[in-house]
Amino acid sequence: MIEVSHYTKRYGRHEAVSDLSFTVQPGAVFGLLGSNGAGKTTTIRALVGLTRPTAGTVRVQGYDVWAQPVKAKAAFGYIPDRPYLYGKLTGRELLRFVGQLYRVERADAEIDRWLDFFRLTESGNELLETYSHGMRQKVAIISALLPDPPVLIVDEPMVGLDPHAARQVRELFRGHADRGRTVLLTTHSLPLAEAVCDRIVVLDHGKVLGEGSMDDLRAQTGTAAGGVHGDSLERIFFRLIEEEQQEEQRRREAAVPV
Ligand SMILES: Nc1ncnc2c1ncn2[C@@H]1O[C@H](COP(=O)(O)OP(=O)(O)OP(=O)(O)O)[C@@H](O)[C@H]1O
Repeated sequence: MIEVSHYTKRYGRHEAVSDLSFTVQPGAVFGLLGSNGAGKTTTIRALVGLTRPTAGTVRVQGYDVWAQPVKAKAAFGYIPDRPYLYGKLTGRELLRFVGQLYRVERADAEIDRWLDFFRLTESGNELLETYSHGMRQKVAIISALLPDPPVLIVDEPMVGLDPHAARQVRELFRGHADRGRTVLLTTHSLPLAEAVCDRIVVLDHGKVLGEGSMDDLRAQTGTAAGGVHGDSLERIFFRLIEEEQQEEQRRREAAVPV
């Protein structure tokens, strides 16, 4: 379970995220969406303990990530958008290291299974510095999933993955949640979010524009009608952004003396 309560992050005078609250229950995939600079990575960095909230709290499996970092970090797997992997280790060596760190049982067999799943068996004994971007991304995904964590936190998972791997990863996230675990992901891929997320929050300039299931968002944006399955997330997303821009324009006009 993930609980974000009144999370605010300021960099100097710039407020990157303002008073953000949401909860992700076990069994759910939660999508954090928004334009460039909306505050998604800033939120993820708080969730994984890489940055201290200016205000508010962030909890994973009941542990305050900043106050109880070891307990919180034992409870989640993290797939960053730009994973750092030790180039002088082989893929298999890195995964063994992760397995030991998290005390994974029968780690070698699990690692073989994962390497086979991602078609990496042959390159498993090569140095990571020789891996392509997509291969590195796959190793980062295996590292996060190897301990079978109760919570999975993912920043832009699909960058660099081929279509086959992208589908595998989508199914992995869904399957992880369906086994009672919690998944939170950020993505610019609206079709991905629509396909796997139970609930979505749309951020812009650090503020929440919309939150809920696809049906909630359709109702909020008045886009419920149309199409066999109602409006797509893409249309809802642009509607929310447009509404915010119009609101911003009205605020600016109201502030300018004539
Ligand atoms: N270390 C930092 N110092 C100062 N400002 C920062 C820092 N990190 C992020 N910001 C600012 O915070 C805001 C939110 O950035 P963030 O990286 O969270 O956006 P994002 O939603 O992840 O964007 P993108 O989709 O482009 O990755 C931006 O205005 C950014 O310039």
